[in-house]
Amino acid sequence: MQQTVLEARHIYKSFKDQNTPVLSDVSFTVNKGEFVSIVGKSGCGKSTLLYVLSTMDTDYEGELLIDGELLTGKKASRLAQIRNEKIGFVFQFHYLLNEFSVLKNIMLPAMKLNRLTEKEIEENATKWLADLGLEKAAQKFPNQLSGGEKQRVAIARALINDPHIIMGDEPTGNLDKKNSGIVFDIFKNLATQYNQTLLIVTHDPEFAAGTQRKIEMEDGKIISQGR
Ligand SMILES: Nc1ncnc2c1ncn2[C@@H]1O[C@H](COP(=O)(O)OP(=O)(O)OP(=O)(O)O)[C@@H](O)[C@H]1O
Repeated sequence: MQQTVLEARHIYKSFKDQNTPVLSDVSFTVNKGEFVSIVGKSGCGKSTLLYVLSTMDTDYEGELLIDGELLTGKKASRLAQIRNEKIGFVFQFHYLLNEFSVLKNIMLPAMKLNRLTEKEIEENATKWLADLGLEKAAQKFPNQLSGGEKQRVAIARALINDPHIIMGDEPTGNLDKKNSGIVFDIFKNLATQYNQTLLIVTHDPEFAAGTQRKIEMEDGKIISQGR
């Protein structure tokens, strides 16, 4: 049996000043180990949907479940806990903290979770840095890295708490072709080697074509979901 990590049930969302909903009856599931992209024209609702799925936006109708737990209607504190424990985020811009070393940036989400000792967290962060080809960058600061390197550090940071799902909003949107390819290969490898679940919003047709499944949106609705 396939294990479902994320489930959206009949999600609707409208912004106050608009007559037509931005999201309309959006339903789909993502199974463990799947590498899924969300595609569609600019303005079709991709980022709005990701915001709902990531539990950051709670102003919607319908139901959202992660690992079978219904998150709709849960307290903000529980949702914050779910985000820290279960979701790794990679955005178009890396949001690394320039005042901390690369190693520290990766360690921070795990320090917040307080599940492991600092030494264990450092070992995990060092392992991810090595896996992503960044071992030499550990003691550097983010502003000493290239755009592609920064995004790889952001991926290591997203992985540090062993997330149940990685969500990305245009993670290659700010990168050239070569670095986009590197980021794509990392994601693909995470899915195949580590059974990592990934849900990535992208404009890049080449990126989307390489994912296992494409969820296509138009005017706030899913028009195909590759199953
Ligand atoms: N805070 C807001 N208030 C009102 N309307 C909004 C708000 N945020 C987004 N919208 C509208 O909702 C629609 C969907 O926006 P969204 O950013 O989700 O699209 P998208 O598919 O991610 O677009 P892009 O590919 O350009 O990033 C757009 O028409 C947008 O103008």
